Amino acid sequence: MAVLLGCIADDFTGGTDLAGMLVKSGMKTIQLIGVPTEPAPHDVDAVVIALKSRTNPAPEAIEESLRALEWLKSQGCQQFFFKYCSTFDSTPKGNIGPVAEALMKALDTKFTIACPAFPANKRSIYKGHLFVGDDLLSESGMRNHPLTPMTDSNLVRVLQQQVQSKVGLTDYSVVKGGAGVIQKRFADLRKDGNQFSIVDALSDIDLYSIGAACADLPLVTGGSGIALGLPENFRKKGLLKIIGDASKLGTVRGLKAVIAGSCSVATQEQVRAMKEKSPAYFVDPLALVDGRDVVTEALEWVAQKIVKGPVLIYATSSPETVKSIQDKVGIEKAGEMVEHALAQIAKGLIKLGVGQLIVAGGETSGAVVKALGISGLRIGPEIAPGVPWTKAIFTEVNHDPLVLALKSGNFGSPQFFNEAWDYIQ
Ligand SMILES: Nc1ncnc2c1ncn2[C@@H]1O[C@H](COP(=O)(O)OP(=O)(O)OP(=O)(O)O)[C@@H](O)[C@H]1O
Ligand SMILES: O=C(O)[C@@H](O)C(=O)CO
Repeated sequence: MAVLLGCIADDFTGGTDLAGMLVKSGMKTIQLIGVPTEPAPHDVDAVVIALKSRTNPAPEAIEESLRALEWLKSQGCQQFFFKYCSTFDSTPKGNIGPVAEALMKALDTKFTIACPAFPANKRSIYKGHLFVGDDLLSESGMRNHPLTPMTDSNLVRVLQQQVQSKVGLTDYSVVKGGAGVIQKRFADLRKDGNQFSIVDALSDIDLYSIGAACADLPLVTGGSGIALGLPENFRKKGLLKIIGDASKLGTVRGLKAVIAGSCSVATQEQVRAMKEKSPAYFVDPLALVDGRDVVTEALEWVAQKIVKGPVLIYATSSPETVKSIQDKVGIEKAGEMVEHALAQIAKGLIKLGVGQLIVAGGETSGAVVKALGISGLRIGPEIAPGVPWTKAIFTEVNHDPLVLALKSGNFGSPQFFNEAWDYIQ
């Protein structure tokens, strides 16, 4: 059986977000870490290749995404999906636009959409402006993101800065008319020389209409929300049978830990709430700069605490603290240093017997998953919109089982770290 939908996600938490959405909508989905070398399992409808390409230099992100596309094409995929963040995390240099343009060229297609809307997580688009809850993107916590600060909420303008081609808008007055009206607008935009359309969406109903309107587009780009409407297109063609909800993960064992490297507003609240109930260790970037062996110190601390219940290891800090360290060592270096330390701590945690691990933050998750030698994730039950539990598939055989939740920075309620364990027992 050939894979129907081939997806490329620009970070690992985004990958699980998308995979969880597809599983919920009835597509058997596997998430693979990095560009695979082996064929896809024979029984999956969708494959999500998770890259860590959101903040790489654009040429690298393009090269890796094109390799992922080639592999997906070789698996017979009928449609392709480029998944990026529901808050459109990118810089004026990319990577959303350059990667999307490269994928279009490789697929020889002249039109696609860009729709990061995810209403279940309060991301909506109106007149091309992205809202996070009640705030414009540029007035949300995303303006202080350590790597991709978002200071303009007009997505037509943001994407136009990143691409050579012309960017148009399919606004809400069109979207509310349903799939046929949306398709007509796409055709008009194409005639006017647009290769991209930002598409407004306020609710899941809009996402279903947009999904239906995208049935014949070789490439769709967006957040995980837009994937809600895509399985139905395959079902209509008789290519997909309904397969209930997320799969079960089997027996879950092992100690519990949370690693937080996200500094988003939601993660800050989750860190605060977990610190009230569980022991917590702060990975201090200043100590890393001073050359202290923070990894060993953290793991010695964990070894004493973890037998009694979940522990939290976090680098999460306020925007002012993050800025002060970035001013000292540079943005990239600061991010890398913290990611490296957290990934090494994750390796130590597994040796200490951790079998249930939550990682907060896309870049952080990327670093941890790579360090642990994980090659794929089987998708399990949803904890919160966009965050499923998953079971790790390791490159090394006979590895102890590990269930993993990769939490996007801004997802989940304040009690997420305290309550997530209840969803796999
Ligand atoms: N105290 C800190 N000082 C400087 N940088 C930090 C600090 N804590 C974390 N970081 C870095 O900030 C970055 C956070 O990005 P990450 O993608 O992990 O989280 P996020 O952007 O909130 O999540 P998502 O991408 O899922 O929305 C990482 O590179 C991390 O190493
Ligand atoms: O779309 C989102 O917001 C998330 O899946 C994500 O990409 C976080 O990095």
